[in-house]
Amino acid sequence: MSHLSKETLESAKITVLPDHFYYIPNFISPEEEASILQKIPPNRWTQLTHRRLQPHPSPLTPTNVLLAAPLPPWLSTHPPLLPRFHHLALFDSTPHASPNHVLVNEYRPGEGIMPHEDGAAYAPVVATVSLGGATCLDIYEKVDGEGTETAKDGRVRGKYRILQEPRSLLITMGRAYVDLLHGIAPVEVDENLNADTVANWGLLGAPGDYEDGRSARETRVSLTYRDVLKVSQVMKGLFGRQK
Ligand SMILES: O=C(O)CCC(=O)C(=O)O
Ligand SMILES: [Fe+2]
Repeated sequence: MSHLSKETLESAKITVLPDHFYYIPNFISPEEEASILQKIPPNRWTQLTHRRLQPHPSPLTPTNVLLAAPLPPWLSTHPPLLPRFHHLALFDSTPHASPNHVLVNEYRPGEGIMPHEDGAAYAPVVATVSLGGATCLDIYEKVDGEGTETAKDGRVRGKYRILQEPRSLLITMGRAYVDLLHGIAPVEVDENLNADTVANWGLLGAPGDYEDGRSARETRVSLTYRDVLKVSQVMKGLFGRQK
């Protein structure tokens, strides 16, 4: 995707949602998508009940500290994802002015993630690149600091839904990061998709693909980029000379 700028971001705002969500279809090309998928190391997965995940460059410590280390090129410069984030000015106001951490999540059909918030370890900006299949992100408003009853039941839909197409970028910032919960229902098919039920319908790259209101889940990989607030330089001596 070329000609990315702050103005691109404004036109990508999901206006029916609380501030701020932005959605950009076709953020990466099919070739870039294939190249990233092929470079995910097969031996770094942690299997959870309803998905598997790998953190890069490493997991945070128990006190949410990141040991300073560069992101691998396939998540940062080849393809040039970080330069694109910079053109959009996404992380301009976070402490390190750039993401320093990426969680790679993989979901098979029928898998998902319980409603949750991403919490205080990170600055309130998340950039999510979707690879493989499409999915719906459910968005819930917090009630008394907790998810609503329905939010805790994966079979019931959230208050809003965002359809994440393959190769898209979803950005969550500010109040949306702090005051809302998000989750992915563990279903095989997302149903009842239309302009009234999908918050970003008008921003989709290929709305025609969902004309029948249905999207069968396929294996989806998400890359969630964040800026971890606390970074320890203790590894610098070890990594400093490495290429
Ligand atoms: O896969 C996604 O798009 C969401 C992942 C997520 O919420 C997280 O890693 O905190
Ligand atoms: Fe999350």
